[in-house]
Amino acid sequence: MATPKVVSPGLHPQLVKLLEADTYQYSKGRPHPLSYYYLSRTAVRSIASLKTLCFLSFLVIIAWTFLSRRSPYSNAAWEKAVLQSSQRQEGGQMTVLVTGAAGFVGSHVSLALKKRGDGVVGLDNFNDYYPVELKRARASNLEQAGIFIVEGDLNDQNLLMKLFKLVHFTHILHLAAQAGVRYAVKNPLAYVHSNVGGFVTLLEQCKNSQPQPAIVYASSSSVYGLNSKVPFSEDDRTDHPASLYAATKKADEVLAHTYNHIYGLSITALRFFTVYGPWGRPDMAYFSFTRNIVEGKPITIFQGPHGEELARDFTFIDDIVKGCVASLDTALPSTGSGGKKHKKAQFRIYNLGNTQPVKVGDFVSILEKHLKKKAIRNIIPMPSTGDVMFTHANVTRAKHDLGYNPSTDLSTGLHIFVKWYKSYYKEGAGHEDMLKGYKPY
Ligand SMILES: O=C(O)[C@H]1O[C@H](OP(=O)(O)OP(=O)(O)OC[C@H]2O[C@@H](n3ccc(=O)[nH]c3=O)[C@H](O)[C@@H]2O)[C@H](O)[C@@H](O)[C@@H]1O
Repeated sequence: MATPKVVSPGLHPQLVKLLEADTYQYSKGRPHPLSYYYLSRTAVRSIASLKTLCFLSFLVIIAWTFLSRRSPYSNAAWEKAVLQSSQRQEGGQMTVLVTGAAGFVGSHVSLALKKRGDGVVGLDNFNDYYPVELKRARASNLEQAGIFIVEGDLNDQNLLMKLFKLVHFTHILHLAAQAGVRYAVKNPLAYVHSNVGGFVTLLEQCKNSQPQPAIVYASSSSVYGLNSKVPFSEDDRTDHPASLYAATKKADEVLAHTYNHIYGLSITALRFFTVYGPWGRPDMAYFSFTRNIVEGKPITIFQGPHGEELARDFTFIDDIVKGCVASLDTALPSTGSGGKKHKKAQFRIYNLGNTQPVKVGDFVSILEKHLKKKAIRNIIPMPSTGDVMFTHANVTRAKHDLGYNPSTDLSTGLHIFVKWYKSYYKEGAGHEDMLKGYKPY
């Protein structure tokens, strides 16, 4: 049997000669001795190419890890924008981090602070609980005023660390939260994530800061829960919440106390009462009712178990802004450093309401008057999704300490809201489609 001709450019010339001369005979069934040579050579080549493959994969993994770990915030343009936004102008006394700056209350207070010269940096995760376009539009108003909003989540420790390293915040106005009473039935963990996890992440960062900032944050009238004593005073019971949302806000107040007690953080809680106004939240009744009335769709009005009407202490945004700014102005510095408190720090809780509760039916009548259109009222029993029958704020303490004095009655406030709504959503303004398909919970 003839030995097959082997043409192999890498082979030793002697061997090539041997094969070509066909002088090497081998017996049938025994492997050709050269096959060992080929086998080992192929193995070495395979190992070599495997090594190359491994090495390349290793490089890819390293590059991927580096790129994915690399914070999107670690570039010079981002740092410059944050620093510029934090600069105080003439008359400014503080440098404030406003969380939830693209939100309803956050955007209004940010503008008010910037206007008087304070340094303001915003933080917002732009979540899609309601149409994000509205948040973007608010953010663009802030940008025009020179306020930069960092896009990121409160739970991102690295981001907070980076921000606090870059800017020495004298104050934190913490308004970022998962809002809305009824949506908590649908997505309870969103509330735990933002209102509890996010708050603790922020408190941890503040406690570690040197010097520590003073904190003012949003609590809620909902902490009064099933309270039947009216008006609600800050010292009333808040241990029987009616919704998970309220429970997380109550948790915030308790957590705040702990950080104040252990680490000397100066903390002020503001219990907001159903805040409304221009640039508001589309999930809230005044907004969604307006939309439905304008579009000729029915509105759903909840009723108590014995046919009673629900009532809210609706509070206009301008009054809330004044309350927030006054709280920041009167906040004393924190007293801790190095993870320890050096003396007792300020701890305050205030109601920020309007002190004039209005029944939901009457509030709809006021809306009808301003919209010059009748609502199609669909009255149904209140679903068991966390609403309470009424809210009513006693603001004596805020009046005394903050000079808080709500001055916008519901009719005036709704008139301002309706004017804004009509101009913002008018045909041709480019915002008509923003709420298309959106249904509040
Ligand atoms: O004061 C507060 O602490 C809370 O105020 C509002 O919560 P809420 O008062 O329930 O405000 P809306 O959702 O605007 O409801 C206003 C009233 O309209 C009623 N409503 C709402 C929706 C609806 O379809 N029908 C209806 O009758 C509610 O039961 C309530 O009495 C906010 O959504 C919360 O984020 C905030 O914390």
